[in-house]
Amino acid sequence: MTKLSVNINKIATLRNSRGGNNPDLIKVALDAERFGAEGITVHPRPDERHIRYQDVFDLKKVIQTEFNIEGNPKEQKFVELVLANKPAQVTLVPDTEGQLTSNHGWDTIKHQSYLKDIIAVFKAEGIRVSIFVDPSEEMVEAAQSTGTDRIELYTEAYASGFHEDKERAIKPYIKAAKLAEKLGLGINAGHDLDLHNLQYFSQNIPGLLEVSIGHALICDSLYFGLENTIQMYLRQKNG
Ligand SMILES: CC(=O)[C@@H](O)[C@H](O)COP(=O)(O)O
Ligand SMILES: NCC(=O)COP(=O)(O)O
Repeated sequence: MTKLSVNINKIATLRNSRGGNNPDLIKVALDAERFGAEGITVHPRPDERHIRYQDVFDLKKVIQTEFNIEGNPKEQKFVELVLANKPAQVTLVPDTEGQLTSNHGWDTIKHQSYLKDIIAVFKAEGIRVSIFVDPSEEMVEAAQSTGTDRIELYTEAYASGFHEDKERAIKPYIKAAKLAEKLGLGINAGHDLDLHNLQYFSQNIPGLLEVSIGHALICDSLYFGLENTIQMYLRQKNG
Protein backbone atom coordinates (compact mmCIF):
# COMPACT_ATOMS: atom_id res chain seq x y z
CA MET A 1 0.00 0.00 0.00
CA THR A 2 1.33 3.45 -0.92
CA LYS A 3 2.21 5.54 2.15
CA LEU A 4 1.23 9.20 2.57
CA SER A 5 4.10 11.28 3.96
CA VAL A 6 2.91 14.76 4.95
CA ASN A 7 5.40 17.52 4.18
CA ILE A 8 5.16 20.19 6.90
CA ASN A 9 7.38 22.83 5.31
CA LYS A 10 4.50 25.30 5.00
CA ILE A 11 3.59 25.00 8.65
CA ALA A 12 7.10 26.25 9.35
CA THR A 13 6.62 29.04 6.79
CA LEU A 14 3.58 30.28 8.73
CA ARG A 15 5.36 29.92 12.08
CA ASN A 16 8.42 31.84 10.91
CA SER A 17 6.31 34.67 9.48
CA ARG A 18 5.69 36.07 12.98
CA GLY A 19 8.85 34.93 14.77
CA GLY A 20 7.14 32.95 17.52
CA ASN A 21 6.08 29.29 17.80
CA ASN A 22 2.56 29.47 16.42
CA PRO A 23 1.66 27.14 14.74
CA ASP A 24 3.73 24.72 16.83
CA LEU A 25 5.50 22.55 14.26
CA ILE A 26 6.03 19.64 16.65
CA LYS A 27 2.36 19.61 17.66
CA VAL A 28 1.25 19.69 14.02
CA ALA A 29 3.57 16.80 13.15
CA LEU A 30 2.26 14.67 16.03
CA ASP A 31 -1.34 15.59 15.24
CA ALA A 32 -0.79 14.75 11.57
CA GLU A 33 0.42 11.30 12.61
CA ARG A 34 -2.56 10.91 14.95
CA PHE A 35 -4.86 11.88 12.05
CA GLY A 36 -3.39 9.13 9.86
CA ALA A 37 -0.24 10.50 8.20
CA GLU A 38 2.05 7.54 7.47
CA GLY A 39 5.21 9.67 7.43
CA ILE A 40 6.48 13.19 7.99
CA THR A 41 8.62 14.95 5.39
CA VAL A 42 10.69 18.10 5.83
CA HIS A 43 12.96 19.93 3.43
CA PRO A 44 15.40 22.12 5.42
CA ARG A 45 16.84 24.58 2.91
CA PRO A 46 20.16 26.43 3.48
CA ASP A 47 18.34 29.74 4.05
CA GLU A 48 16.02 28.03 6.59
CA ARG A 49 13.09 29.89 5.01
CA HIS A 50 10.75 27.36 6.59
CA ILE A 51 12.14 24.20 8.24
CA ARG A 52 15.07 25.10 10.47
CA TYR A 53 17.94 22.71 11.15
CA GLN A 54 16.94 22.65 14.84
CA ASP A 55 13.41 21.56 13.83
CA VAL A 56 14.88 18.35 12.46
CA PHE A 57 16.48 17.46 15.81
CA ASP A 58 13.25 18.29 17.66
CA LEU A 59 11.08 16.30 15.24
CA LYS A 60 13.38 13.27 15.28
CA LYS A 61 12.85 12.93 19.05
CA VAL A 62 9.07 12.59 18.76
CA ILE A 63 8.05 11.32 15.32
CA GLN A 64 6.61 7.81 15.42
CA THR A 65 6.05 7.25 11.67
CA GLU A 66 8.68 7.39 8.91
CA PHE A 67 10.80 10.53 8.98
CA ASN A 68 11.90 11.69 5.51
CA ILE A 69 14.43 14.51 5.22
CA GLU A 70 14.86 16.12 1.81
CA GLY A 71 17.67 18.31 0.63
CA ASN A 72 20.78 18.83 -1.46
CA PRO A 73 23.77 16.87 -0.08
CA LYS A 74 26.16 19.28 -1.78
CA GLU A 75 25.39 21.38 1.29
CA GLN A 76 27.73 19.81 3.92
CA LYS A 77 25.49 21.09 6.74
CA PHE A 78 22.67 19.04 5.24
CA VAL A 79 24.80 15.87 5.20
CA GLU A 80 25.82 16.43 8.84
CA LEU A 81 22.17 17.09 9.80
CA VAL A 82 20.99 13.83 8.22
CA LEU A 83 23.81 11.75 9.71
CA ALA A 84 23.17 13.24 13.15
CA ASN A 85 19.45 12.40 12.99
CA LYS A 86 19.45 9.15 11.01
CA PRO A 87 15.91 9.41 9.57
CA ALA A 88 14.16 6.42 7.98
CA GLN A 89 14.81 8.03 4.60
CA VAL A 90 16.81 10.83 3.05
CA THR A 91 15.62 12.19 -0.30
CA LEU A 92 18.37 13.88 -2.32
CA VAL A 93 17.11 16.86 -4.30
CA PRO A 94 19.40 18.94 -6.60
CA ASP A 95 18.00 22.32 -5.59
CA THR A 96 20.22 25.39 -5.59
CA GLU A 97 19.81 28.14 -2.98
CA GLY A 98 17.95 30.68 -5.04
CA GLN A 99 15.11 28.39 -6.16
CA LEU A 100 11.55 29.24 -5.10
CA THR A 101 10.85 25.52 -4.86
CA SER A 102 12.12 22.22 -6.21
CA ASN A 103 11.85 22.27 -9.98
CA HIS A 104 14.01 19.47 -11.43
CA GLY A 105 15.41 16.06 -10.74
CA TRP A 106 19.01 14.86 -10.76
CA ASP A 107 20.97 14.34 -13.96
CA THR A 108 21.88 10.83 -12.86
CA ILE A 109 24.27 10.41 -15.80
CA LYS A 110 26.26 13.62 -15.32
CA HIS A 111 26.32 13.26 -11.50
CA GLN A 112 26.64 9.47 -11.44
CA SER A 113 29.97 9.33 -9.61
CA TYR A 114 29.01 12.02 -7.08
CA LEU A 115 25.67 10.36 -6.33
CA LYS A 116 27.33 6.94 -5.94
CA ASP A 117 29.72 8.32 -3.32
CA ILE A 118 27.22 10.33 -1.28
CA ILE A 119 24.55 7.61 -1.38
CA ALA A 120 27.09 5.16 0.04
CA VAL A 121 27.70 7.54 2.97
CA PHE A 122 24.02 7.52 3.98
CA LYS A 123 23.49 3.81 3.33
CA ALA A 124 26.50 2.97 5.51
CA GLU A 125 24.52 4.53 8.38
CA GLY A 126 21.43 2.45 7.61
CA ILE A 127 19.50 5.35 6.09
CA ARG A 128 17.31 4.51 3.12
CA VAL A 129 18.12 6.77 0.15
CA SER A 130 15.73 8.14 -2.46
CA ILE A 131 16.81 10.47 -5.27
CA PHE A 132 14.58 13.04 -6.92
CA VAL A 133 14.31 12.40 -10.67
CA ASP A 134 12.29 13.60 -13.63
CA PRO A 135 10.09 10.94 -15.29
CA SER A 136 12.78 10.07 -17.82
CA GLU A 137 13.66 6.46 -18.58
CA GLU A 138 17.25 7.54 -19.23
CA MET A 139 17.51 9.14 -15.79
CA VAL A 140 15.83 6.17 -14.11
CA GLU A 141 18.19 3.76 -15.87
CA ALA A 142 21.23 5.66 -14.64
CA ALA A 143 19.74 6.02 -11.15
CA GLN A 144 20.10 2.28 -10.61
CA SER A 145 23.88 2.32 -10.81
CA THR A 146 24.13 5.08 -8.19
CA GLY A 147 23.14 2.49 -5.57
CA THR A 148 20.04 4.38 -4.51
CA ASP A 149 17.28 2.38 -2.82
CA ARG A 150 14.48 4.42 -4.37
CA ILE A 151 13.69 7.18 -6.82
CA GLU A 152 11.20 9.95 -6.17
CA LEU A 153 9.38 10.88 -9.38
CA TYR A 154 9.05 14.68 -9.64
CA THR A 155 5.34 15.05 -10.35
CA GLU A 156 5.03 18.74 -11.26
CA ALA A 157 4.66 17.99 -15.00
CA TYR A 158 1.91 15.46 -14.24
CA ALA A 159 0.06 17.94 -12.02
CA SER A 160 0.29 20.78 -14.52
CA GLY A 161 -0.93 18.59 -17.39
CA PHE A 162 -3.57 16.69 -15.44
CA HIS A 163 -6.61 18.85 -16.05
CA GLU A 164 -5.99 19.18 -19.77
CA ASP A 165 -5.18 15.54 -20.59
CA LYS A 166 -4.52 13.19 -17.66
CA GLU A 167 -3.79 10.15 -19.86
CA ARG A 168 -1.09 12.10 -21.66
CA ALA A 169 0.23 13.63 -18.43
CA ILE A 170 0.69 10.29 -16.68
CA LYS A 171 2.22 8.36 -19.58
CA PRO A 172 5.92 9.20 -18.88
CA TYR A 173 5.41 8.36 -15.21
CA ILE A 174 3.99 4.92 -15.99
CA LYS A 175 6.94 4.20 -18.29
CA ALA A 176 9.45 5.44 -15.71
CA ALA A 177 7.79 3.45 -12.92
CA LYS A 178 7.70 0.23 -14.96
CA LEU A 179 11.41 0.60 -15.70
CA ALA A 180 12.20 1.39 -12.06
CA GLU A 181 10.34 -1.74 -10.96
CA LYS A 182 12.25 -3.82 -13.53
CA LEU A 183 15.53 -2.40 -12.20
CA GLY A 184 14.60 -3.15 -8.60
CA LEU A 185 14.26 0.49 -7.57
CA GLY A 186 11.62 1.54 -5.04
CA ILE A 187 9.24 4.25 -6.30
CA ASN A 188 8.23 7.39 -4.41
CA ALA A 189 6.58 10.46 -5.92
CA GLY A 190 5.91 14.05 -5.03
CA HIS A 191 5.49 17.75 -5.84
CA ASP A 192 2.17 19.43 -6.60
CA LEU A 193 0.10 16.33 -5.93
CA ASP A 194 -3.32 17.33 -4.63
CA LEU A 195 -6.90 16.17 -3.93
CA HIS A 196 -7.77 16.31 -7.65
CA ASN A 197 -4.82 14.45 -9.19
CA LEU A 198 -3.71 12.05 -6.45
CA GLN A 199 -6.16 9.18 -6.97
CA TYR A 200 -5.52 8.84 -10.72
CA PHE A 201 -1.78 8.89 -10.08
CA SER A 202 -1.84 6.28 -7.33
CA GLN A 203 -4.22 4.03 -9.32
CA ASN A 204 -1.97 4.05 -12.40
CA ILE A 205 1.58 3.98 -11.11
CA PRO A 206 2.79 0.42 -10.47
CA GLY A 207 4.81 -0.22 -7.32
CA LEU A 208 4.24 3.22 -5.82
CA LEU A 209 5.56 3.04 -2.24
CA GLU A 210 5.17 6.62 -1.00
CA VAL A 211 3.72 9.96 -1.97
CA SER A 212 4.98 13.03 -0.12
CA ILE A 213 2.51 15.91 -0.19
CA GLY A 214 2.77 19.28 1.45
CA HIS A 215 1.78 22.51 -0.23
CA ALA A 216 -1.70 21.55 -1.49
CA LEU A 217 -2.52 19.52 1.62
CA ILE A 218 -1.67 22.37 4.00
CA CYS A 219 -3.63 24.82 1.82
CA ASP A 220 -6.63 22.45 1.80
CA SER A 221 -6.46 22.16 5.59
CA LEU A 222 -7.22 25.89 5.86
CA TYR A 223 -10.72 25.08 4.55
CA PHE A 224 -11.31 21.50 5.68
CA GLY A 225 -9.23 21.25 8.85
CA LEU A 226 -6.05 19.19 9.16
CA GLU A 227 -7.67 15.97 10.42
CA ASN A 228 -10.36 15.96 7.74
CA THR A 229 -7.86 16.91 5.03
CA ILE A 230 -5.44 14.09 5.89
CA GLN A 231 -8.34 11.64 5.86
CA MET A 232 -9.45 13.02 2.46
CA TYR A 233 -5.93 12.53 1.04
CA LEU A 234 -5.74 9.01 2.47
CA ARG A 235 -9.07 8.16 0.81
CA GLN A 236 -7.87 9.57 -2.52
CA LYS A 237 -4.58 7.68 -2.26
CA ASN A 238 -6.30 4.39 -1.39
CA GLY A 239 -9.30 4.92 -3.67
C1 LIG B 1 11.28 18.01 -3.32
C2 LIG B 1 9.95 18.60 -3.47
O1 LIG B 1 9.37 18.62 -4.52
C3 LIG B 1 9.30 19.16 -2.31
O2 LIG B 1 9.36 18.22 -1.33
C4 LIG B 1 9.97 20.34 -1.74
O3 LIG B 1 10.22 20.08 -0.39
C5 LIG B 1 9.11 21.52 -1.77
O4 LIG B 1 9.86 22.56 -1.18
P1 LIG B 1 9.12 23.88 -0.68
O5 LIG B 1 8.12 23.44 0.36
O6 LIG B 1 10.25 24.72 -0.16
O7 LIG B 1 8.43 24.44 -1.91
N1 LIG C 1 8.70 15.50 -2.19
C1 LIG C 1 7.50 16.27 -2.41
C2 LIG C 1 7.05 16.87 -1.11
O1 LIG C 1 7.55 16.52 -0.06
C3 LIG C 1 5.98 17.86 -1.11
O2 LIG C 1 5.87 18.59 -2.31
P1 LIG C 1 4.60 19.59 -2.39
O3 LIG C 1 3.38 18.75 -2.15
O4 LIG C 1 4.79 20.61 -1.30
O5 LIG C 1 4.65 20.15 -3.78
